[in-house]
Amino acid sequence: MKIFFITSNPGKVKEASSLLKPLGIEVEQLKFPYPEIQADSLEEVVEFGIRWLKDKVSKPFFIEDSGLFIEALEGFPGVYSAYVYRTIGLDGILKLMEGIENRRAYFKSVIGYYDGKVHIFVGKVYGKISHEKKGTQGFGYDPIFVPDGYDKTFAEMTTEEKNAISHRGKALKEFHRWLKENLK
Ligand SMILES: O=c1nc[nH]c2c1ncn2[C@H]1C[C@H](O)[C@@H](COP(=O)(O)OP(=O)(O)OP(=O)(O)O)O1
Ligand SMILES: [Mg+2]
Repeated sequence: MKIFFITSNPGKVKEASSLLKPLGIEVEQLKFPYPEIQADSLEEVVEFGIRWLKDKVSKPFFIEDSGLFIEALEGFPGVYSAYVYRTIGLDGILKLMEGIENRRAYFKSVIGYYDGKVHIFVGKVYGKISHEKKGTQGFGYDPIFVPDGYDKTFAEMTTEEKNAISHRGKALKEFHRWLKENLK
């Protein structure tokens, strides 16, 4: 089965393909830019994106919005993670976190699948913001995020290792479970 993933982010496609391909689902990237509204939740961004895309894309597709939520910064950068990454980046976040003891943070992923109806799948992974950038794998904030139970950043993990515990891996597994039950 082939499913279209509308995203500009090759890192997301790599993770989605690596998790779904062994389950018989081929993920094909569709680089079809869509507006990402400045809402307060990832769910609102995804629901708006799907409403905007559904009459423009004829095949079943999914999109994903995700972000890093830092407790000591009241959830910042959260929904604005992409903009913050592009502007102040990892060094900017580490600077904001200088001298802050509470390093708790979580990544959240919201997948929206459209097959005539909207289906939402959510995943979260808790961890800490590191004191320095470590690792070269993954993408985005991976070099400064250490998931709970590990002593290395997401950027020091393989795609498979990250997928086993990440927010996106959890949301994709929910998505796959739904596909298995509903596409018999
Ligand atoms: O696993 C992750 N590891 C590190 N960083 C991550 C992750 N997941 C999201 N992030 C960061 C990257 C981006 O700065 C923002 C997501 O923004 P988000 O709009 O969902 O993604 P994007 O603009 O890169 O691709 P697109 O909107 O075309 O799907 O949070
Ligand atoms: Mg985006």
